Formats: sequence, C-alpha cells, structure tokens
Amino acid sequence: MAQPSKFVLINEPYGVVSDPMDLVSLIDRKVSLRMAPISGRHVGAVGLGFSRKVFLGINVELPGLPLHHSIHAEQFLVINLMLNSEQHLTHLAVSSSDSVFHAPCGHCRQFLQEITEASIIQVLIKDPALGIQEFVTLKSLLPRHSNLLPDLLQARDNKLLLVSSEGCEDRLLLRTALAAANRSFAPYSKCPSGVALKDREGQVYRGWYIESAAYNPSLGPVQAALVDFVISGGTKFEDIVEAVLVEKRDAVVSQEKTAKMILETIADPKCAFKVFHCI
Ligand SMILES: O=c1ccn([C@H]2C[C@H](O)[C@@H](CO)O2)c(=O)[nH]1
Ligand SMILES: [Zn+2]
Repeated sequence: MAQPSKFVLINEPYGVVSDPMDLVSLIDRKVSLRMAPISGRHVGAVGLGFSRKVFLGINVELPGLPLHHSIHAEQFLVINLMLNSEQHLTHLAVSSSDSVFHAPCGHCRQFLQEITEASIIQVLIKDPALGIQEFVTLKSLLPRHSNLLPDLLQARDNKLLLVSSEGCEDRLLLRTALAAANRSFAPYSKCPSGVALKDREGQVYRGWYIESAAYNPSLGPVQAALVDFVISGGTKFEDIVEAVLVEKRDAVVSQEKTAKMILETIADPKCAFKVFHCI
C-alpha cells in the first residue's frame, strides 16, 4: 500500500512533517503539555509510526508518589502508539527543557527495544554544541543486547472473560477495562490487567499493563490509562472520579493495591475504585 507523503501529527489536529529531521522542531513547537511537578524537567518525545503518523510523548510525574511511578516521555510515546494500534515506530526524537540534547535513558532504551526490532528504530541524537544532528539506530545505543525480542506493539487478544460483574454500576467502564485487559502484554507474570478511568464529564480513558523482559521498565495499567487521559486533553488528575481494574482471579502479580494507592494519591479523593476478576 502506498504511504502518504506527509506525516500527520495525530494528537493535535494541525501537525504534519515531511522529513523525519523535522521531528525536533515539532517537539519544540508542539509539546506544551507540562506534567513534571517533581523535577520541573519537561521531556518531550515524538515518533513516527509506520503509517507516517506522528505520535507525542511527555514525561509524567505523579505528585506525592515515589519516582519509579513516573512515566518517561519515551514510554508515554509507546503507550500512545499502542492506544492507536500503531504497530511500528520508525523514527524517534527526544528533547528536554534543561537541555536540547537528550538521548533516551538506559531504562527507555531497554523498553523501546522490546517494541520492535531495535535495528529499525532510528533515534535522532542532537548536539547543538557540536553542530551535529543525526539519526542513529537504537541498536547502536544498546549494543550487545541478548534478551529475546518480544513485539510489544503487536495486536493481541488475551481472551479473558469476567468471572462476575456483580456490583457493577457502570457497564461501559467495566467493558472498557475488560477490553483493555485483553490487550495487555504480560508474558512474564501471565497476569494481564486493564484499567478504565472516568472523569467528571463522563469521558472514559483506558490503559493496559505492559511488561518488560527486564521487569522494572514495565508500565502499570493506571499509568497507561493516564497516558490516554493526557492525550485526550486531561490536565488535572483530580478530575478522575471513577476507576475500574480488571485482572485475573488469584493473580500472582496483582495490580489492585498499587492501582488503589496511585488513585488515592492523585485522583479525586472521592474517586470510586472497583476491581473485577477474570479468567
Ligand atoms: O529518558 C528519559 C529520562 C528521564 N525522563 C524523565 C523522567 C523524569 O520525569 C524526569 C527526570 O529525570 O525526566 C524521561 O522522560 N526520559
Ligand atoms: Zn527514560
């Protein structure tokens, strides 16, 4: 199938690029979202999908929570690709507010190389001091890598079924969380899960748990749903008033306590939180 000649920035209505080299100027122009209240260091990532759409990522720090609950801009971008069923990332550029020069951290290099073959992802590295700006392969940034390469972005269906929907007051929220759990990527724990969030206006957001072979770069279902919230224009987590988690009954790796703790800390203090189990 012929590819369109322009890249379309999907998370904002008016952006296109015709040359991957223009990605950095896109970050500087478009990433006005700022959600790093702890560090004050705002990182922006933009990536080109195989469809030549442009996807955004920003770092999100969760106020009041330990730093490891943060979402790196590159991880945000990957979730964004997944939410939009984009199956490849071909080019990536990152910049940060404290220096224009930014290369993905080690954690993100690991995470990114699990989404697809690291040799096909081109990362724009720029160093204005040296006047250099060039694309290098992710593979060159993460040499001698030996993990098996799962393909995080591939479409999947975990075929989970609810054990019971007793106590459910919001069918749409439950259906959305179940559908999210069915897209979850949890090959190591075998405990897929999904979250649906609702804001004051009744708008629903979803996200699913994704695991990294190196475990720690994994991203929980609440974080993934927060990405959906942010790309849909949400700015204040206190606007989240209802949440549903769907996970396996007797899950070896359960999200319940972590999800509850995150929402109690950042969402509306009266946010309702329900858990439903599936098999
Ligand atoms: O590759 C990186 C490294 C750091 N950060 C974010 C995490 C945190 O919010 C802030 C400070 O490190 O920058 C990213 O988004 N990407
Ligand atoms: Zn990182």
